[in-house]
Amino acid sequence: MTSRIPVTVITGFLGAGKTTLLNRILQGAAGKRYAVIVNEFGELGIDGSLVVGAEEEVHELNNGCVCCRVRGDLIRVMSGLIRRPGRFDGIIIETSGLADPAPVIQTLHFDDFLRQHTQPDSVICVADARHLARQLQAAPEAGAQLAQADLVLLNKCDLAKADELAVSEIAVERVNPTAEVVRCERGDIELDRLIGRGAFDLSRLRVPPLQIQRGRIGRVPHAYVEVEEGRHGDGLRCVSLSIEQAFDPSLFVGWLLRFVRENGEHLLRGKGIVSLRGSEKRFVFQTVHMTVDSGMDRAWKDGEPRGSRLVFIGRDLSAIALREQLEACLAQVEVTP
Ligand SMILES: Nc1nc2c(ncn2[C@@H]2O[C@H](COP(=O)(O)OP(=O)(O)OP(=O)(O)O)[C@@H](O)[C@H]2O)c(=O)[nH]1
Repeated sequence: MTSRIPVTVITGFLGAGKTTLLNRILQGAAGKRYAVIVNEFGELGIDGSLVVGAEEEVHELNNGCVCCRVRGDLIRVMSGLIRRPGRFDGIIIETSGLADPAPVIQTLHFDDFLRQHTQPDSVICVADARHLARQLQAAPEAGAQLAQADLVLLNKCDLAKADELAVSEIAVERVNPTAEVVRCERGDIELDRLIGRGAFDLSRLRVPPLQIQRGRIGRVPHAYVEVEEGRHGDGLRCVSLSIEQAFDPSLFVGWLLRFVRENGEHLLRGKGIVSLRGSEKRFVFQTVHMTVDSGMDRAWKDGEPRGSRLVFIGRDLSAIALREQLEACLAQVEVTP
């Protein structure tokens, strides 16, 4: 079986610096061959002609947003690239500044051929360090783009004042505490921090560190803390939870699948490292809307706190309902009177 082609998705709001970053990657990619897919809202295809490097293949998906109208085109173009003899080292997709990148990741997951031949590597969100906070208030797409990212580049740092930078960093942390955040100018970042991240590899899942506050709910010794909760003007909310007590395996997995099915439309992203009763290994999951990727990961290490860490980012998420539902999935503990 041939190896799967890594796919990097570059997202970010209008004018944040996506094409600038793409050009950086292509210019620095000595000896590597990338195919580039640029999706632009509108028919003009300006971005495609701004991408440098004659040796790169640039495919334009215009006249629609990749998240709605051109999904079929994306499958067609990617399938053609995969079938090509002498394939590429990677495929880079730049989404339009108004696109939610989730459908791209879902397309890679749901289309049989693409799933077999591609490997999502990373979703990089380029954010304008000066304007991000305002964009988050004004445009739901800006939040969706941040929510999907595993790496957020706070770009245009040369233009942002110190307080604007600080506000932007806090905004990112609130929307997506699992993302790595890097400040930059004109996308000037070492290539190996951008490509080959393996962020969709379950064994490399990044979630915030375990934060336990001891408490007592009912008669069950219990630890439960909402680590961080951000809310934005458009109803986007991030709920992070640390839970010390192990879950009942079938209750938890059943709940996760049900939760994603029932809330997938509003649930932009979910990630978790979970402790299941009776298992020596960590259970990990990632969700993008209704797509769920999950499995047993490495064994818990000696001395490692065996707690669960879960992060959900979505619209109209109820932290209270989430907590109640998760509590119902906890493994029962023998309580000595
Ligand atoms: N001063 C400054 N300008 C930048 C930086 N990054 C990008 N730019 C400029 O910002 C403008 C927009 O950059 P692009 O890379 O085209 O942004 P984009 O996200 O691809 O834009 P859309 O495709 O419209 O969504 C261009 O004029 C860039 O030269 C930066 O770090 N500092």
